[in-house]
Amino acid sequence: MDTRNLGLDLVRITEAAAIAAGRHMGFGDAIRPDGDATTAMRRELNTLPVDGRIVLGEHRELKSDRMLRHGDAVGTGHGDAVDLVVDPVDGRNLLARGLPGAISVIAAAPRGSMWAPERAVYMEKLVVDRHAASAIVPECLDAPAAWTLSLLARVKEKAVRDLVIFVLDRPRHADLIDEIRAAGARVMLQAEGDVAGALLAASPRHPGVDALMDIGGIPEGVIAACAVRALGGAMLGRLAPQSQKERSDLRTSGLDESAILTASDLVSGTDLYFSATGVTDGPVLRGVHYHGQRAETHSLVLRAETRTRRTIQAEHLLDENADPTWLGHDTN
Ligand SMILES: O=P(O)(O)OC[C@H]1O[C@](O)(COP(=O)(O)O)[C@@H](O)[C@@H]1O
Repeated sequence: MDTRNLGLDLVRITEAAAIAAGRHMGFGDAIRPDGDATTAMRRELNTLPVDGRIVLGEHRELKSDRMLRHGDAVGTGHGDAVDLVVDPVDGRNLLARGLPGAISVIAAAPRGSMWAPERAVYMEKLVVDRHAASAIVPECLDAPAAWTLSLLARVKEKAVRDLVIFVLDRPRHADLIDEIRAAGARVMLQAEGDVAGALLAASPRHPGVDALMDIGGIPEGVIAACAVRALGGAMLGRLAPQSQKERSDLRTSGLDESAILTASDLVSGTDLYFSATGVTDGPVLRGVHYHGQRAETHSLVLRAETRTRRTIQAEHLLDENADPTWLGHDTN
């Protein structure tokens, strides 16, 4: 890609999505804010000076013009060929319930550099920061959690009981949670949002989380891999089908369920960009705050090539007469 910092364009996209979604905080609806955020995201994406393509689009129950699907063309169509993975609201049930931690995220990389198993849904993930990167070896995904935790503790020069592991609160993680607790480490259970969990685990600025271990969405995993690469952390991933249908889809697509992928396998090269904007206040980013005609946003923009980490606080003038999704009042 050319040398411009695409991340500075991406942030406008996550800001717009977060502003559109944030209006719905606490209204109990998880679907509509996602649609509004997607509409706002698509509008901004189409101003991006690239020949863009969405990979790993959403599998949602929304009408198609309110979704960004695998293969959708975005951008002005002129410029570098770029693949993008988006999650307009990661943690949409958190947003619906007015809970902390919902963020809007996007990642971009040159065409063909992202792992994009279109029909797969879930993957196993292990994420750590750069200080613990040397502890992460492929065996960690099959070994008992206690083994991985002891490697982690050794490189971090901590006791296992001082480690905190982020895990999504799901019944499928019951055994994993038991294993972590039995090993003596502490568990941070979060209802949703494992991109934010990966950011916490991969960023040495958040010493409160030492690793993320879970099975979560594949788009979220690839977005997280971009952030992990840009933060210098380490990640392992592996397909983790959760139903017979998903398993047979994988077989039909010829995907190898047993392959263990590193962050560089999930997204290769160094020309990678990531942007996240807070929707609700959370441990990684403050959410959107509205003040009459203005909204304030907080974003994190990462560029892998230079390892630049920017935090951007912005104030936006809201135009009530413009596109209705700007204020989240869509008429659909
Ligand atoms: O909710 P599931 O099906 O367990 O899937 C886990 C995925 O859902 C999330 O918690 C929330 O995703 P959405 O808010 O985009 O629906 C992701 O962060 C995670 O990867």
